[in-house]
Amino acid sequence: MHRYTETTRRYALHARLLWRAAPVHSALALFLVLASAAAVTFGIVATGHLVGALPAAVKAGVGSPAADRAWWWLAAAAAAYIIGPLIHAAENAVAQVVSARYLRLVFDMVAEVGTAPYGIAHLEDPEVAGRLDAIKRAMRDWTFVTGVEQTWNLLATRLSGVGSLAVAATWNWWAALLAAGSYALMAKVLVAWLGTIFDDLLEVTGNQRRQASYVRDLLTGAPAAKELRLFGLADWLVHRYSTAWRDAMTVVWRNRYHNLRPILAASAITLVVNAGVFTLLARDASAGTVSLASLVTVVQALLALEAFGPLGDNQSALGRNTSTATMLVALRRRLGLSGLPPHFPTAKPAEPVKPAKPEPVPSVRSAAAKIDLREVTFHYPSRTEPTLDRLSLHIPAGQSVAVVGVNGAGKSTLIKLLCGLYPPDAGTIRIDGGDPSAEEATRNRVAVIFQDFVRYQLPLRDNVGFGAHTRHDDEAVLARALGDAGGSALLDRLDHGWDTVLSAEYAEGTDLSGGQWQRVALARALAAVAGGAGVLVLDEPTAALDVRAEAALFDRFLEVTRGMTTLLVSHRLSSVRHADRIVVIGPTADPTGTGTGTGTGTGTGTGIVEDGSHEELMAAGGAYARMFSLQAARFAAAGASETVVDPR
Ligand SMILES: Nc1ncnc2c1ncn2[C@@H]1O[C@H](COP(=O)(O)OP(=O)(O)OP(=O)(O)O)[C@@H](O)[C@H]1O
Repeated sequence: MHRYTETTRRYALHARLLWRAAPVHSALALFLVLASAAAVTFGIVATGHLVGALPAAVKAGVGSPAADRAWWWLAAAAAAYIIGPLIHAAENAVAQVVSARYLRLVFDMVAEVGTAPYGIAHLEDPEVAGRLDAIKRAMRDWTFVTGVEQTWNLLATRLSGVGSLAVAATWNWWAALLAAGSYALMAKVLVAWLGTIFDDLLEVTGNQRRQASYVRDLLTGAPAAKELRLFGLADWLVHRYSTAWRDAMTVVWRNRYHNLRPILAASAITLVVNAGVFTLLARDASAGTVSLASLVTVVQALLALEAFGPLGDNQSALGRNTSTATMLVALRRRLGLSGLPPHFPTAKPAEPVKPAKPEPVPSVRSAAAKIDLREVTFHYPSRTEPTLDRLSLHIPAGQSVAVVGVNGAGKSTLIKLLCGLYPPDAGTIRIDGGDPSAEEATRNRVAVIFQDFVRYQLPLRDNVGFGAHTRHDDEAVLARALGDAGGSALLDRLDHGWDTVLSAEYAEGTDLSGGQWQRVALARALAAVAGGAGVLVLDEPTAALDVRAEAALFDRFLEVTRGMTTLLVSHRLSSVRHADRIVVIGPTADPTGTGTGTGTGTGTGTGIVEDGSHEELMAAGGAYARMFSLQAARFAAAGASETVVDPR
């Protein structure tokens, strides 16, 4: 029973989505649907009367009133059969508009799932990620669009069934109701059965199918092509793919057969009921209680009751579509969003107001912000142990701080918290007094380039300008940022300057080397200063550069951002030694995590184990001094054979 109310709920949701997407066109489509159903019903009635009028017309001859009556019914039937398809064509045209708007609405709803919660924890939650992936995959399938487009045809068919039912009821209302009911039962059972299959496909198999698809993409895509060949992984992955796919689909196949019984029962009922109804009609006809006209009309109407039954592929497509939409709405609610967006079409983002005369490119100094972390504790949802444990750190405005520590110490996590991508479990993070996990204005004060920064396959202008949304088109801002990042030479080499798409996959586009990409990413961070950022963070985006190039780049970064609050993360201590202050983070035995620990404790979370300038930490002879000396010794040993690379 639950399944059947669920189906009704899904159709109601579908109707709301259509209405929200295109109210005027939906109303028009509804009107056309009613008109087309009326035309079908009228066609049945007119044909019946035509056949009923023929014997008298033939007998009375041409020109007789009986013949005139037959001509009128012929004209009426012809009109119904001609007008029907015309209405249908108009209905399809309107349906196209509704579908296009519906798709935009649903794409917006999906995009909001990805971006509206500012933090990224939801995207790393396996259940949310699995569902989102299943929804995106279902939306790419042609049946998703077909389901929307066919809504009106399906509705027209059902409504024509209502007309046929009314006609058949003029003969015997309960027999007509029985016949229609048997078809409706069959349709309901089938729709519910399809619903479970689609839900299984979307939900039960979500994660396994995701993995199967991932392995398939590995096999067929360029990114893994080299390793696949070098490690001889192809056969193994093909096997892995087929096993993962089979495992994923087993549940679907099993449920598909288990749930077949109601369908077989409904089919048998439909067969028996229809046989009985037609036998009853034959009996009435032979008893002379049904005229020839009525007989022809009722037979057509009874046959047309099939409109209440299962409607084939179109219905499957709609079923799939409503399953996907239902899952999307549930996912949105789970993430605290409204099931349906409050407004549609979504408001166009406000264009930045262009000043009458160009604003000067701001001085970095004016924008510096202070940072305050107090007793910050954080653990990833998938882990039980805290990654940061009561970590406190105060950075005055204008200071440059290097954050160093071993792999997995929590440096990137600290930065992600600073940008508000995750809220802390306990403690507070403040940037100029604002909470980055709660306030957009505060988040806009932080510009970060992560080690896995995005290489946008878009023009250079966007790749740099994305850092400064409000001054995205201001070439003076972009040029200064790229220059400060040591990328002016790169601009000169690009045939289409700022408009060159940074991807070889586009005509007249070009790809960049790893080092050039890093300069572009750095320029993006520097451009953010013009957009109002008060803290600049580089989380190892320079790892692809050699030691000297990275050190030179960091020195340059510190030079052009002097007076700004900056954070640098690197494993190469020589690269960050010129920062005003160096903070070593790692497991701390000090439960306060305030920087007095030794770094050798057994604590699970990260705290600050050393804090001071390069000279102070070297003099202290602690963990930093040991790491620095070790790296310096290795560098000196290798240095003889290294080439000095000009970072520009
Ligand atoms: N999204 C995540 N979900 C669960 N655990 C994570 C996630 N990201 C990082 N971790 C874990 O948190 C810990 C800290 O990771 P983090 O990336 O902050 O370290 P890091 O100091 O930046 O390391 P590296 O120097 O290698 O870049 C690690 O143990 C890591 O496995």
